[in-house]
Amino acid sequence: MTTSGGTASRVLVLNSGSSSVKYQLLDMDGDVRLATGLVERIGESSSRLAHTPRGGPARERTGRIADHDQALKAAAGELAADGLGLDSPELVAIGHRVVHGGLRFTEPTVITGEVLEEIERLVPVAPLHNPANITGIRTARSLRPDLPQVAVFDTAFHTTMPEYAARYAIDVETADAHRIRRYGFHGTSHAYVARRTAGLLGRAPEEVNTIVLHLGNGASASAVAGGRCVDTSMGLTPLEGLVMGTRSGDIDPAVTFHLGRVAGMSVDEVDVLLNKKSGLVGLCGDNDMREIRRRVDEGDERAALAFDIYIHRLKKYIGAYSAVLGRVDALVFTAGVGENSAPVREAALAGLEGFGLAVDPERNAVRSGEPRLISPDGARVAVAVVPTDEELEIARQTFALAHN
Ligand SMILES: Nc1ncnc2c1ncn2[C@@H]1O[C@H](COP(=O)(O)OP(=O)(O)O)[C@@H](O)[C@H]1O
Ligand SMILES: CC(=O)OP(=O)(O)O
Ligand SMILES: [Mg+2]
Repeated sequence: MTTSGGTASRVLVLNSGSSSVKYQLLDMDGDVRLATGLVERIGESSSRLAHTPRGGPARERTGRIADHDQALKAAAGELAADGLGLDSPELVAIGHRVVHGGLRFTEPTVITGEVLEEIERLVPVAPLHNPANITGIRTARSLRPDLPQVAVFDTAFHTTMPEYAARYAIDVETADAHRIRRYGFHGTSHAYVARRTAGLLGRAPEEVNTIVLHLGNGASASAVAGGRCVDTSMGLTPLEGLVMGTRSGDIDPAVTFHLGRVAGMSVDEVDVLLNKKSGLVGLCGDNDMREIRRRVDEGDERAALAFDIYIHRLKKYIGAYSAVLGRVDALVFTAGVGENSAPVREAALAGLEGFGLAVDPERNAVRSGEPRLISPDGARVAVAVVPTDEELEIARQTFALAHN
């Protein structure tokens, strides 16, 4: 399809979370972001839509947005107001972040009816995420049934994990009957950031062993050997591993039996406790690292303990993945906390000089949207901050597939 501007090259990317949708419209001819937006607190009376066309200014709308279907339609309305409506012939495909792809989806995939059914079959193992992704796909299809819709899976990058890292040490028959294994998430981010880190070092991804710390509201670590994932901290669901904004991360599974037998909680109540009322929010009432640091600086002991627990877990994974990789060339921080919180980066690596890990305080204090090194000159391991860009990566993979 051609237009006055040449070959049509626009892609809409949807990243639907449990209570939010992030979206971007990109022109892949030059990777130009034409508009970006976020709908948050979906289902609450205080929903908010923030939309920023290229060159600004940003627009904001508040008021209840009941579900992901309404959220996407509201976003489509904002795009249309900028002359970037979804009816445009310039739009060639819609790319969706799909959190759980199980073992089957190891590559970006054009969404057919059968693919959508398989994504639905995976809802029990990604109950917070896959339903939102499915609604996003259905609504996008209803708006542009003629366009290819592409799923880019969070789990895909982790399918290279060796069996000994992916299996839980539980009865094999039970595990296989229920597809219980470690899948890992945030894979699009881990892959993109590991590749960019190799680029920052001027080396080929195949030559570099990297520990990637994706620290957003959800958080995960991965060990990437020569560009391939060999271990990651999330498991069957995005609950395992690091301390997160609202999720506990690693916990003795017997805690859940105890809560059932002794505290009389139902399975669903335990699920909500561990996924939504734990992590930083459970420990100190706040899940935003900016607010936690502000409280720590004011001497708030609960916030300080929450911060210490968060850092302690992070250190354990850094140590574990140093051992898994044997030789670490780079350690990289990414996502909201990793990109912006100098105190988290400093504390996470404090005392790890024996692992070849150190942070230069002046470099660490620099605020920038660019990939950068924060280790001192001559350090054995390059420590970096590399902004993730899941939407750009999803757009690229979607565009590549839609073109074939
Ligand atoms: N300037 C900052 N300093 C410290 N933490 C920050 C800063 N900006 C954002 N964050 C943290 O980043 C988190 C969001 O990260 P993000 O990667 O956008 O998460 P998600 O994609 O899971 O919504 C916020 O909850 C907050 O804790
Ligand atoms: C998989 C996952 O945890 O995603 P998010 O960080 O977007 O919640
Ligand atoms: Mg995220």
